[in-house]
Amino acid sequence: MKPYQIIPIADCGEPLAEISQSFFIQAPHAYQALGAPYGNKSPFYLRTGVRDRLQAAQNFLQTMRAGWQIKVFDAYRPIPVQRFMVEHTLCELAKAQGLDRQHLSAQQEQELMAQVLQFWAIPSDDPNTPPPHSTGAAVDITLVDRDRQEINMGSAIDEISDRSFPNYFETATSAEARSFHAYRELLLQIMAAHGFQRHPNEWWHFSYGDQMWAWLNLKELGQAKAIAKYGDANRIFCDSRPILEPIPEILIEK
Ligand SMILES: C[C@@H](N)C(=O)N[C@H](C)C(=O)O
Ligand SMILES: [Zn+2]
Repeated sequence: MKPYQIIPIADCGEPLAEISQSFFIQAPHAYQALGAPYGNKSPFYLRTGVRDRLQAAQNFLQTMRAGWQIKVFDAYRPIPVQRFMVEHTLCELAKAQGLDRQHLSAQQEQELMAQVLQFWAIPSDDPNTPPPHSTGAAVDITLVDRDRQEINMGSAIDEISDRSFPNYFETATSAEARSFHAYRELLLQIMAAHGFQRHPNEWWHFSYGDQMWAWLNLKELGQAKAIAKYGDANRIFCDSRPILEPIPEILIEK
């Protein structure tokens, strides 16, 4: 169990909705391209309150950097997708170490899984401990400039390494590495200004209203108690049949 999972949840019932087309969209979506089981759901859904805050964060960005956009890599993630991606990441990690997923010893599997879970949340079906993205309140993002070029943050989203830690480049001496830290700080600035919290291990992961957000607020703001506003979105909207609007060509990265 992760420490933030002790936070109680009182779901406010906001619906999931597609993010606006003003964002730069990761396409094809990385996990859909791997065959992750989305069913009729879109990875570009967020709870409406979270979606509106993300929009405000992008508007704020554009007051500082004209024409820049938030690039959305991932947002809503049903629990079966979380399970699929944890298993996929474990297989990839095993392969990178010259191991075969099917022939891992119990100890090897435990060690690899510990590395995976440093970055990925447990795909829990328990309504008291939903994975952050399954609440529709978490989003993985980066920045693109006015020429639609992705900003170099010093490591790729989802990289399983220390370079993913938000302050990894804080004490770097080269000008390039210092720029990685400055851009990570810019991303944090626009998101924190709109109430988001950043994952302690991932420069790209932000959330508003989930258990991790509430727990980080508790720690940082010294609040006496904290309650999450969003639980597993599928438990609330399991009967909804969201309409997927096509993403315009202009927003699709080739
Ligand atoms: C690994 C990354 N894509 C991510 O989303 N991590 C968080 C912690 C999660 O799995 O919820
Ligand atoms: Zn994330």
